[in-house]
Amino acid sequence: MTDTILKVSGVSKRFGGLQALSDVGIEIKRGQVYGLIGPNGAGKTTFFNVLTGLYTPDSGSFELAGQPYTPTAVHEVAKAGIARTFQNIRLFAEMTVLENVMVGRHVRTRSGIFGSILRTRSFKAEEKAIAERAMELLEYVGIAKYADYKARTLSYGDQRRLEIARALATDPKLIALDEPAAGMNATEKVQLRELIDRIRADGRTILLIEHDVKLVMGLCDRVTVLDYGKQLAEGTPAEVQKNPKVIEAYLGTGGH
Ligand SMILES: Nc1ncnc2c1ncn2[C@@H]1O[C@H](COP(=O)(O)OP(=O)(O)OP(=O)(O)O)[C@@H](O)[C@H]1O
Repeated sequence: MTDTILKVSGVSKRFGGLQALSDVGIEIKRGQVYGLIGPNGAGKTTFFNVLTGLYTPDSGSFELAGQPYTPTAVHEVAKAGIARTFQNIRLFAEMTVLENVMVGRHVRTRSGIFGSILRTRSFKAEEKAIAERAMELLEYVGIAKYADYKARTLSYGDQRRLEIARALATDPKLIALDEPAAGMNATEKVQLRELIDRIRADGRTILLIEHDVKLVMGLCDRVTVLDYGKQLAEGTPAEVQKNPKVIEAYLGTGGH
């Protein structure tokens, strides 16, 4: 079994006249929390979108757990083993909390999402097990008591936990979190940090975009810093924090 969960090489993406990503490469080892940071507009979300099949890169190659991987449709990406959350939370607002997690689990079941909609016989047979697993995940992220509430009624922090539970339900090789702490208060951030630590301790591998530098530096094993689509630095949090180019990008004349 390879120790590298994700290897991305030479990814570039241009939007018209704007080079959003230039030759970006990262390697994430099993069990790591890997941070992607950089000023606004640096290309972090574009990288996530390329990785999860929302944008087609102009160049680049990908390996997931030692196998060549081509990011295509979002559903296929989840099947291949990458689950993600979104900067702007994307839940099924009118469905219950439990149902939102069950949808994630259907990626791994034979009857699939269409089976769940059509309520085929094989779906019904699987449904009980799926609901039990979904409930376990709600307990894991700490929101089991809201299982029957509509997703839209949860607090912001709890909606982010629900997105994480749904991502975990797909049993991912890599879980990609897009600004999970955005909009959270200090207490919620502490709880989020504990949750991410627990997910890592349970053997998962995590890629994280985050603006909260303190959170990134405390959580991540390694970090890549992007600026104007270029990789400014890569290394441990302590290494990148000392890098003059990184200091310049954050505090310098970049105006962002
Ligand atoms: N679909 C698109 N079409 C055109 N330009 C885009 C598109 N998506 C992103 N961009 C541009 O690419 C650049 C990188 O954007 P991106 O959202 O990846 O940055 P980011 O690092 O995630 O920023 P933020 O921290 O603000 O979310 C920006 O200049 C943005 O305007």
